[in-house]
Amino acid sequence: MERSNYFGRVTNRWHTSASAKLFLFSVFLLAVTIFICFRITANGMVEGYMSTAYTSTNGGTIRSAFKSDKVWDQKLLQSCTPERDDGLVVLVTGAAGFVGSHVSLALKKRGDGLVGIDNFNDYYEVSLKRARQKLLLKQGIFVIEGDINDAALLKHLFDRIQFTHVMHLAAQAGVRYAMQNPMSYIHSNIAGLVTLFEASKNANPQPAVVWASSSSVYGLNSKVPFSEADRTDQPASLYAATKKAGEELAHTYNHIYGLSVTGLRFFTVYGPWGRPDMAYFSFTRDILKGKVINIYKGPHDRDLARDFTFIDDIVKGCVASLDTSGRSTGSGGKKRGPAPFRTFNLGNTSPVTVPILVEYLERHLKVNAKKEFIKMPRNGDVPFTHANVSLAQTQLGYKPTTNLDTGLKKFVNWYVKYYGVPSTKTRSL
Ligand SMILES: O=C(O)[C@H]1O[C@H](OP(=O)(O)OP(=O)(O)OC[C@H]2O[C@@H](n3ccc(=O)[nH]c3=O)[C@H](O)[C@@H]2O)[C@H](O)[C@@H](O)[C@@H]1O
Repeated sequence: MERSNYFGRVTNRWHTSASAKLFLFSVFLLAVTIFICFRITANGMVEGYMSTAYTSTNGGTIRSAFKSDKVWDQKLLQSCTPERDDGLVVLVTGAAGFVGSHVSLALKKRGDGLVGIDNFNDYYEVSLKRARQKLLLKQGIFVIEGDINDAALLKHLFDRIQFTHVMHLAAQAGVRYAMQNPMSYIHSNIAGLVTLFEASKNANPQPAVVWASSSSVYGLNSKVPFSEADRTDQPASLYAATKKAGEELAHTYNHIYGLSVTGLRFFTVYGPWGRPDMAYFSFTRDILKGKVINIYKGPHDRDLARDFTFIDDIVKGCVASLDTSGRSTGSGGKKRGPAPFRTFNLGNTSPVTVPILVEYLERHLKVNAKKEFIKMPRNGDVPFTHANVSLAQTQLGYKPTTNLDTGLKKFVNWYVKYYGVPSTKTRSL
């Protein structure tokens, strides 16, 4: 009896201390979980992470960077409320990106309601994306940190907001990077696109979708200038192939579900707040650093040429596409009638060779470039692009007005200010 009492006391004590430890450990675990799950953002708002993790097509696990608390929903609602009668209500994907940030600001300026979404991936400097986000926030535009593959997040957004339009600009861009990281293109440009189309077709009423395709779909097409009806079945890069696949996927969502879809084939867009992976941007950086720049030469030693298009012209084309999109006809995931399906070139209509682009940069930067001319590597590049924009002109009123020289001057002015480049007098070669 005594013995059993003794053992009972020992066991009880052991139980007591073990329970206490277990309790303390649980509290510790809970604290760690709360710490990981919630963080205070720069603007002082508490943002949480929903536990709905999902596996991305490029292998990693991505978590939804949102929590549907009251504060978050309030920010969403506020951002999406138009400030003019009949203002659009737009979901802008890739809003912290180059084109996305410019289009968002233009929509906000004219009183539309919008919310942005961006996954802030590190394909190029994240600080530039954060700076764009800050710029948008200043104008009252909320940019959600999230991935378009996150169906739970999209459903949450569509459940709360009746979007009239989706401006889909999130993508894995860049022609040459596709050889290094092909799955990233499948993840964003194919899986992400389908996730977005699914959310859009399930919404009631369905929004109209305007999205960014690419001039690269023309691939090895040699008929100039490139018209929408030309061949697009000879992509030269995996990037181009994913954009072409996107156009075909868009057609099925239009055909089956009555989703209004407009695909915009952008021609080498450039300008202030641009993409550091693009030639005009990286050349600027390297010229200022005194580093050698590689200028590719095409077959038969020909210069490569691009129909470089200034961002402001592209923004006008995007906004006009939203305004003229026409309605989706489906509801409850069912088509109720034919809906618009459109494809437009948005280019500048006057190609310029890469050496001339460099000449313009040298003049605006007041620095001579150290140039090396090398044979174009087999990296998916095409020798030239040239847009016929007459369709966009008739249907959207699109008319590009900025030539490359003027546009690059604006870019250089922005670059010098943004990166704090010393004035030309102190700049050394
Ligand atoms: O319009 C398009 O469809 C595409 O335009 C650009 O692709 P790209 O025209 O290749 O633009 P850059 O990467 O800026 O290259 C411009 C030109 O400079 C050349 N280049 C690039 C890099 C380099 O080191 N040297 C060089 O000569 C390229 O071959 C190309 O001819 C964008 O990067 C794509 O995302 C977009 O879809």
